[in-house]
Amino acid sequence: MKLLVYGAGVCGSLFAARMHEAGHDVSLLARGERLTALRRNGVQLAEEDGPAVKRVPVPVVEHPDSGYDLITVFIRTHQVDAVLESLAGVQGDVLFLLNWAAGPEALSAVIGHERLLLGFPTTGGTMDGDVVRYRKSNVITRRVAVPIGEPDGRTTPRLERIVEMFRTAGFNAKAEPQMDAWLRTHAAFEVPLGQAVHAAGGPVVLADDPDAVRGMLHLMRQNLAAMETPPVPRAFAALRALPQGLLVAVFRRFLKSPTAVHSGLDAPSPAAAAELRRLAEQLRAPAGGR
Ligand SMILES: NC(=O)C1=CN([C@@H]2O[C@H](COP(=O)(O)OP(=O)(O)OC[C@H]3O[C@@H](n4cnc5c(N)ncnc54)[C@H](OP(=O)(O)O)[C@@H]3O)[C@@H](O)[C@H]2O)C=CC1
Ligand SMILES: CC(C)(CO)C(=O)C(=O)O
Repeated sequence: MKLLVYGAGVCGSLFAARMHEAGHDVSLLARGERLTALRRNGVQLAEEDGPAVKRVPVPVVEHPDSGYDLITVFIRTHQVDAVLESLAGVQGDVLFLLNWAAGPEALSAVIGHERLLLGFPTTGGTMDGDVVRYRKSNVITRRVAVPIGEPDGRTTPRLERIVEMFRTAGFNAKAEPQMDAWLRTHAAFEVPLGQAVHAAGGPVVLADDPDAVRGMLHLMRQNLAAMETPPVPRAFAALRALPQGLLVAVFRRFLKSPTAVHSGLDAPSPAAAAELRRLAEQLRAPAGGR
């Protein structure tokens, strides 16, 4: 399978490196200074705060080639509009792995319904200069598979092939029949979480402010209540059902955990803030406008 990874930030770089190491025919699309650094050093990976940096010589491109079987897109929500037209002109199925609450139609209208798949990268990390500091797998992240789905929820041969390909590179992937509801549930949770973390100045600072955690939980509950479908995964229903005091305690613990600290939450950037704003707009848009 000839694979293009579009977007050479944290998630795209890590995914491309793992695919290359697993022997797949993969190239990584980058731009600007990131392109220069990748051409010079390959993808540089370090586990959390560890001192060891591994270089993986993934082939890098500035422009898409032709004849891809699959293009995996790891960019931020607000960056999607700018790449859709160029993706429309490149051959291959297109799998978006990102925060997205605007529904599949907004994407398929430009690139074609039959080419589209959606997913979410549950692997996490931060950029440290040119080095990707990825989160070690832990008891929480091992339970959360990378969900990948067809827009209409079917389990197709191509979906099964893609899930299997992710697994060969060590990603715990699974076919998700309700991918749009999964992404909207995640956005309902992620927007208040990300905005509260950014306002506080980091996950650990937020953990020490129970009032702010309560405010964040209140917004998550509002978002979940406004959804047209039950939450996916169903476990998110607990955010509405369990007592506030218990959930505040759980969130304060989570915010100090390696899962939160070694994720994009701990690296506020203009791109992260812009992404949250766009995701909030997508959540607020009425169903018919999506
Ligand atoms: N990091 C994490 O821990 C997690 C992230 N996610 C989600 O996954 C998605 C990807 O996140 P992440 O990898 O962290 O994001 P990053 O900001 O690290 O990476 C995005 C990359 O895409 C590049 N890019 C954007 N537009 C273009 C373009 N038109 N042409 C070429 N390159 C482009 C950016 O380049 P440039 O810098 O030049 O703009 C950047 O290198 C997001 O939705 C995020 O919320 C989900 C779970 C965890
Ligand atoms: C930690 C969290 C909830 C926010 O980025 C996440 O989605 C992840 O890193 O997988």
